[in-house]
This record gives sequence, structure tokens and C-alpha cells, in this order.
Amino acid sequence: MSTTLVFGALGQLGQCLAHVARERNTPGLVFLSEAEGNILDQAALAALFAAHRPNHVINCAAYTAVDKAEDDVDLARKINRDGVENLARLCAEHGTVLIQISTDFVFAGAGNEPLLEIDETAPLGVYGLTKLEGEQVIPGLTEKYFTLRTSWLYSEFAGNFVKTMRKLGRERDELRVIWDQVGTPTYAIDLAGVILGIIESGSTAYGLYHYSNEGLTSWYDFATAIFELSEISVKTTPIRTSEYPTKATRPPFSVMDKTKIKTQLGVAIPHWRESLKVCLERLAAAE
Ligand SMILES: NC(=O)C1=CN([C@@H]2O[C@H](COP(=O)(O)OP(=O)(O)OC[C@H]3O[C@@H](n4cnc5c(N)ncnc54)[C@H](OP(=O)(O)O)[C@@H]3O)[C@@H](O)[C@H]2O)C=CC1
Ligand SMILES: Cc1cn([C@H]2C[C@H](O)[C@@H](COP(=O)(O)OP(=O)(O)O[C@H]3O[C@@H](C)C(=O)[C@@H](O)[C@H]3O)O2)c(=O)[nH]c1=O
Repeated sequence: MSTTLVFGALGQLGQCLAHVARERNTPGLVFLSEAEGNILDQAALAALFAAHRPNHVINCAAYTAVDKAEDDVDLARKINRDGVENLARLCAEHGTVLIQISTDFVFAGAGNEPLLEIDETAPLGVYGLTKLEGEQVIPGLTEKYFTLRTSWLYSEFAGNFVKTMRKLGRERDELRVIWDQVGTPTYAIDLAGVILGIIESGSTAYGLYHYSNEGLTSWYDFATAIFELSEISVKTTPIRTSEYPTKATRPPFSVMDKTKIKTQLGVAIPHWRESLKVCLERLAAAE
């Protein structure tokens, strides 16, 4: 039986992978928390590879606190770059396929056309920069990798914008949400399905791919859709980024073009609003 090691298993995407793998009865996945599989601990990683001889590794481990990263550069770089290097090196030694997850925040987002895999990267903050460094370290070490750039992940698991908005929308009289940052939300359950599909298909079409849901929206319009579909009534005011100061600068336009993953890997992608409905139904059912 083929084995897949999943690092960062207790994070949002890690939990979504566990959920989808259970639903599909996918065998051979070994889920590793940070304590069980610290991507900075080279000796522990070597022992895990020797014990499991994995065919695939999914790296869900990351430093994802976008604002905090601005003051925590060394740790962000260790996790988002050096940890990826550790995994890629061992994958090369063992002939393992590495599935790395990256972000739309590698782009400056100054344009207004959907971004391709070949488009210029220019991260605006430490999180995006260190994620880009993680992407870039892989091809020098192994050819057998899939790097999937995704954006605006949400799900019923862990903390995310959808869960925050539902909570704040019920607690507050008014919310002010940025409308001049445009991107595409991604239901992390959909992404988990795509990752498992790549493994199940045994695809060797290695390389860098963009994956998000279809369509585009602003954070304000996303929040408005969350309230409408959740039947939460709260005054929601669109504001400019300048009216919501944050430590890290985010890309104003980070919509990614998914033509490559659709044509080369045969991935079918739901519109963000359809996937949002599914997530909100599941959240409501659990309440
Ligand atoms: N969330 C989003 O909106 C987006 C995320 N991405 C990317 O998707 C991937 C998954 O993100 P998501 O699941 O949301 O992130 P989370 O922050 O929810 O999960 C990351 C996990 O990595 C763990 N971790 C941190 N350091 C280490 C380490 N040294 N060794 C092993 N595990 C570690 C964290 O543990 P602990 O919490 O205990 O530190 C956490 O459980 C990441 O690569 C991220 O950059 C891309 C676009 C959007
Ligand atoms: C809570 C809140 C947020 N916002 C804005 C701030 C920010 O621009 C946007 C989203 O806020 P968040 O803190 O959820 O998201 P942020 O941490 O910027 O999300 C990013 O995370 C990393 C990990 C990624 O890789 C990106 O793709 C993206 O998902 O909404 C408001 O305008 N009003 C509010 O009340």
C-alpha cells in the first residue's frame, strides 16, 4: 500500500484532508501534528521517512500569521522556507513526491488580470516572501513536486474569515470590511479533494499550479455573502484598506488563473459561492 505523510495535520488544511480522506476511505495517510512531525527537526524527519518510506508528502505546515510575521521574520523563514527545504531534500533521497502549498500573497497584486503561474512574483510582506522562498527552494532539490498556490482558505475547521465573520456578525451592530482587496476564496475541503485526487491518480505532471475556487470577490462582498447565506442581519460597511491599518500589506488584486490545473490535471472547480453555501450548511448543521 502506498503511504502519504501529512505534516501540519492539526491546521485548517490538515484537518480538511483528514475529513475528506475519511469520507473517501482513502488508505495510507499518516497525519502528523507538529509534535509528531516538526519540519524543522531534521533527525526526526529522517527517522519518519526511514520508517514510513512515503510515496507522497503533503506539507500543510506553515507560519500563516500574516501580520505577526512582520515582527517574527526568522521563525517565519525557518518554517516557510527551511522546513520546506528539509522536506524536499528527504523527498529527493527517497523518491517521494512532495506536495507543497503556497499562497496568492507571493504576488504584489498591482494589476487587474488573473495571475498565471509564470507571472512575476513580488511579495509585499514577510509571510508572502518566506512562502515564495519555500516555493523556490524545491526545484533545485527535486523534480517530483506539486506546488499548489491557493488563496483565502476557509472551512468549518480551525480559524478563518468565514467563521470570524459569522461570530462578529452575531455579536456586533456594524462591521466595516475592506472592499478594495479583490481575490478568490477557496473552500479548503475542495482543495483537500484536489490534493487527494493528485495522489490517487499517480500523476507525474509535476510543477507549479494555481488553485482557488472560481470567480472573484472583495472581502466586503465575501462578508456580505456570508451574512446573506447565514441569515445574519448586520450593517456592513465597505471601507478602503487605508481605513483598516494592518502591520502587513496585502495584495490589492490576487485573483489567480486556474487554466493550467484544469487542463493539465483535469480538475473541475466550483464557483466560490457554491462552495461557500456547502460550508455554511455544514457549519449550521453543527450548531
Ligand atoms: N489560511 C489561508 O487563508 C491560506 C493558507 N495558505 C497555505 O495553505 C497551507 C495550509 O494553511 P492552513 O491550514 O490555513 O494553516 P494553519 O495555520 O491552520 O496550519 C498550519 C499548521 O502548521 C503547523 N506548524 C507550524 N510550524 C510547524 C513545524 N515546524 N512543524 C510542523 N508543523 C508546524 C501549525 O501548528 P501550530 O498552530 O501549533 O503552530 C499549524 O497546525 C499553508 O502552506 C499556507 O501558507 C495559502 C493561501 C491561503
Ligand atoms: C476581521 C476583519 C477583517 N477585515 C479584512 C482584513 C484583511 O484584509 C481581510 C482578511 O482578513 P484575515 O485576517 O482573515 O486574512 P489574511 O490573514 O489577510 O488572509 C490571508 O491569509 C494568508 C495565510 C493567505 O495565504 C492569504 O491567501 C489570505 O487568506 O479582511 C476587515 O476588513 N474587517 C474585519 O472586521
